[in-house]
Amino acid sequence: MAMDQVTGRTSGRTAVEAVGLGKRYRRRWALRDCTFRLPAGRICALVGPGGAGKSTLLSLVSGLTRPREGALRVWGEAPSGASARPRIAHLTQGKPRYPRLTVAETLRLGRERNPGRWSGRCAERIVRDCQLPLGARVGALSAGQRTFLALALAFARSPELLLLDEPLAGLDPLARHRITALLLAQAAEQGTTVVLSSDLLAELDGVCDHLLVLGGGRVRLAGEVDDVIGAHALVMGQRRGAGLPPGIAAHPVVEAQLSGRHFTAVVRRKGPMAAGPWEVVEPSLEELLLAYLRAPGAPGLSAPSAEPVSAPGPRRPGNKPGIPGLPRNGPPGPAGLRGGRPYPPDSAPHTRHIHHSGKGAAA
Ligand SMILES: Nc1ncnc2c1ncn2[C@@H]1O[C@H](COP(=O)(O)OP(=O)(O)OP(=O)(O)O)[C@@H](O)[C@H]1O
Repeated sequence: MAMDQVTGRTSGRTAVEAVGLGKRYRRRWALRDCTFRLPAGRICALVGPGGAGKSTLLSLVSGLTRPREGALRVWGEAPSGASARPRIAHLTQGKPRYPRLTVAETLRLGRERNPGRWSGRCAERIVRDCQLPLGARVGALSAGQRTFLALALAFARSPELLLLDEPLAGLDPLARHRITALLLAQAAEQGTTVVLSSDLLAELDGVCDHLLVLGGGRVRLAGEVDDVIGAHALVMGQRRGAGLPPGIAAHPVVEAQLSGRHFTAVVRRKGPMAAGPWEVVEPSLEELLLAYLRAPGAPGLSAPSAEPVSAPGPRRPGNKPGIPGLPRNGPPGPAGLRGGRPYPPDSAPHTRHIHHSGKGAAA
């Protein structure tokens, strides 16, 4: 991908861009001041502890709800925009909407509801490859089978952006492996940008090439996995004093574990690491994510690959965040309202919100 020599940002297409994004439920902010860019074609891991705001972010990106503040663009327009919405599929966590329909009836419903976008061949191939019984009722399928069906429904619509809210939760390792393999193969074939929320940290390695970590409703890590990992070091050695050796502590410490005579620390590299009686390696994705999850106070990092292309310059007091050309809270809502009020879910007629996994699948 071509690089912009001046800014270092990638100059490829952008799937999602958020600047100062915030969402509040009554008095409580679920997301606050979130700024990031997700380049097109990536498989992005969305990670964070419970209540971090992952589902809220996916709902905003899919247009199911709208932000209280800030700006959000999907394929260059508000998620509720006429051309953005049909390009997004959102697999939510929820009960099956039509548990009494059979697999075949569910596929038929999918075709009827998606005229002009439906690839029966794609859906049938996934259903066949995953050995889903066409005559079985959705409510009687296993959790893994429902997720396969939800993915068949989603990919049959050829979405350009696929949002998956914990699709692997509660599934056995074999089902998780097969679902991940299907996801990677289909996304590669169709060029789909995927946002995958998951707390199965070890299984994200090798699956995701982009990272968005939330904590307390804010962005803590964002960027290409290689960039984010490369900005850190895992250091292990023998303790000589009360804390970390000065050569290590000179770098911003994300998390340190001092046990007995040994220390292990994940640090943000601030220049070359000093040589000493310690070992310096690159952390694995799981080690890095665990360090950030265990240390909620560690400073955040947004790699250049996650910087919004249209982000305004440094903010001055009173200079509210926004994306040029788009009202700060997106376009007027159905009733001509601007920002601040959530969409009623039924005002989202085009984006498909498909219930998945242990809990269900619907067209
Ligand atoms: N409809 C709602 N009404 C009120 N508060 C909500 C609503 N949805 C989410 N919240 C609150 O917003 C915050 C973020 O919730 P969200 O579900 O987005 O987090 P999450 O990271 O997806 O969590 P989990 O991993 O547990 O699903 C939490 O404090 C949650 O209680």
